[in-house]
Amino acid sequence: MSARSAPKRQSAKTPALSLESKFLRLGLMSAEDFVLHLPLRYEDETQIMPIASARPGLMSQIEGEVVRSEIVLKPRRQLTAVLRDESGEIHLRWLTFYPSQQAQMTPGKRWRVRGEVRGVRHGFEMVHPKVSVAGAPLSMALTPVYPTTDGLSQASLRKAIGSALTTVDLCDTLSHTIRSRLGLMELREALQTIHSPPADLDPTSLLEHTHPAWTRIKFDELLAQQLSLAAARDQRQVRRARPLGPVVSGKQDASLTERLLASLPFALTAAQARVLQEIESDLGRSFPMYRLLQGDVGSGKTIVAALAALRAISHNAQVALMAPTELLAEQHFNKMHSWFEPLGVKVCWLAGSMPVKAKRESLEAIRSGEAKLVVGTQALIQEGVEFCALGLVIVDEQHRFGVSQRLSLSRKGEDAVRGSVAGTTLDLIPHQLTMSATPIPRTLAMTFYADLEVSSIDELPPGRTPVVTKLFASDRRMDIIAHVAQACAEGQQTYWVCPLIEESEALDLQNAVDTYAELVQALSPRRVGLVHGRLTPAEKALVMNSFRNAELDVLVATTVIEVGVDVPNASLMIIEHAERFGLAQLHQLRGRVGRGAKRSVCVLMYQTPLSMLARQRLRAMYETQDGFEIAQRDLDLRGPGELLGSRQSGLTLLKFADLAQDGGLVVVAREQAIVLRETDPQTVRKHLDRWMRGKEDYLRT
Ligand SMILES: Nc1ncnc2c1ncn2[C@@H]1O[C@H](COP(=O)(O)OP(=O)(O)OP(=O)(O)O)[C@@H](O)[C@H]1O
Repeated sequence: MSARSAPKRQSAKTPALSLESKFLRLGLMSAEDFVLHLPLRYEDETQIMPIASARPGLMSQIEGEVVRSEIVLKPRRQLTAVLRDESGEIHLRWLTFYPSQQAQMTPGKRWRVRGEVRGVRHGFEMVHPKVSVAGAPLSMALTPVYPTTDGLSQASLRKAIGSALTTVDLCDTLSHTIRSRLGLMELREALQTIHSPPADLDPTSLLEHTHPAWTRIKFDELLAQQLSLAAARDQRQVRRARPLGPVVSGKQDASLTERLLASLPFALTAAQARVLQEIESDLGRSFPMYRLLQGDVGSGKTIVAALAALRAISHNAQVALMAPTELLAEQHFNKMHSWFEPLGVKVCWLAGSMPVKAKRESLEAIRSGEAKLVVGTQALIQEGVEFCALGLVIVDEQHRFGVSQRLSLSRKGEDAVRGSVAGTTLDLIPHQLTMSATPIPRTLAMTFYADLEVSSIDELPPGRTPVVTKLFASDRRMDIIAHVAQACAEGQQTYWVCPLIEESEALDLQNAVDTYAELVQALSPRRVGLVHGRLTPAEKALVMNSFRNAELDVLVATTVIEVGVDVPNASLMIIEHAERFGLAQLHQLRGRVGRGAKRSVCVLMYQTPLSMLARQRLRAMYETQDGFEIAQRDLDLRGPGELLGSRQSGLTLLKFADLAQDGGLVVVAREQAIVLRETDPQTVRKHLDRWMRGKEDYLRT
């Protein structure tokens, strides 16, 4: 069959061209397109359900006798009827109707009705059910429902797909050996099952996408994703970067790293040393590094980033360090400044809010190459800053920016360096290191960040005592304030985090201001400070510094302190309305304490009644402190889009696989992608052609 002839032949009544153009709108041209157009869901018309077992939210098919019907005028004109079977009664309702429908519902007649059951005050109802003859033969199997377009009926789609299935020439991109090793179904058989489910098949497995036929489709999709991300990575390796390999020992610059390490009051943990080695080995290559450095809260990512920066600086290259907020950027600046200035390495600050003169000086130092490390917000690359020799870009907490920003950020980084490397015309790309403080479950990192290499610091520095988490209902507020007073008396410092009120910054602020006033009064003469998003960066820095220098006992804060703030002496944290925060956010907040040797406590205050989701989140916080475990639970509870903080996270590219459920498949697909790329480039091309058509833009980074 020619690909296009299937629909034409089967639709004698409809003008062939118009049907074809509708198919075209769905991107359906070849027989292969048709068989890969998979159902969104299924209608289960294989059984009749007793009314008594109907459940709200379920599509159900019921048969019974009309016992009453009438036209009701209020609140609007509508037709209602009651249908009865041996087990009970259900209400039917039509908001618009024809006289023939009214006649259909004459008491005493028997009908089969089908629709979604809703729970209402007087029992169950169906609105606008589909009505058919009672006692007619039941469908033998589930009926697929396809994504469609205006004016294209399900029947036409089914017919065309059915016909394509009989003729399509579909080569399986997985060999028999691979399929049997991975326990996967043959593709043709999987598609046959999905499009025309056999009568004896367990409907649930198909409806819930757990049937092996669906597993095969999900696997193919994930494999295509892994293959294309690997290809994108290869493309990048064609680009050139300045190799920043080990500096020959004995040279003066080689000692920069040793001198920094010697000045620290601690030694690197084994995990820090390992990831540093991974980063340094990337830096030594002549193509750009794209590496994600992830670690749990407080695991010590900053010093690793600093040592990576020193490697670049030892080569006389410049380093840009970007953070998503000024608060965080400034903290990085202070830390880097204290580490680097004693080594004679100039660290420079650049932010949108700087006074003009200071900014001009910074820009000049960056241009001349005198500034070796430049710390700031995104303003660093947005303001056309001219670097003299940018060799490494470090971006903190980048995943909070979402995928599209992540990509544009990396392009801007490239633009920023293009042509700016003194004395060369080479198209050199800076190396890139991304830091994330929100651990991402392995399977998610493999798909979301599969274009990056991932290094994980999976060990906390020694001497940390785990944070004790306590849950208190908000009616015990007075007890909690007494607890804070006691902590102050013992010389401990406390964060008091104010509730998050969705979409209302003004209310957030008001709340923080009120709490501040309340605590100033209740805790007098203790020193209480307030920090929130409306303060200028300078004001924020002033308050944070007072807190860091222990000039404040209590810091009332909105979530501006969520990421990265590091005050090791703070050992008590109160989070108000903890039920309103996401799991990752609570974990980040809690991570602000427990950073010193002192035993720390985090009090999660909640308002009853709790939703099921909030209860699960609070329980997870109570049960574990492991960021990777929390991330996995967050993924289970909320799904990947939410977890990554961005709905347009690129994950929508996965139409069939569900990362929360199909994590195991991701791992196998990744391994298989590696093998296939090495052994069978032709099959790789075929597989990508089949599954990734039209999606390549996402990968062109
Ligand atoms: N190997 C180590 N031994 C002891 N302390 C360390 C070690 N590495 C880092 N630290 C200290 O641990 C604290 C946390 O480090 P850092 O701020 O880098 O954490 P982080 O990974 O950035 O966490 P977060 O993302 O939560 O800010 C800092 O006070 C730092 O000086």
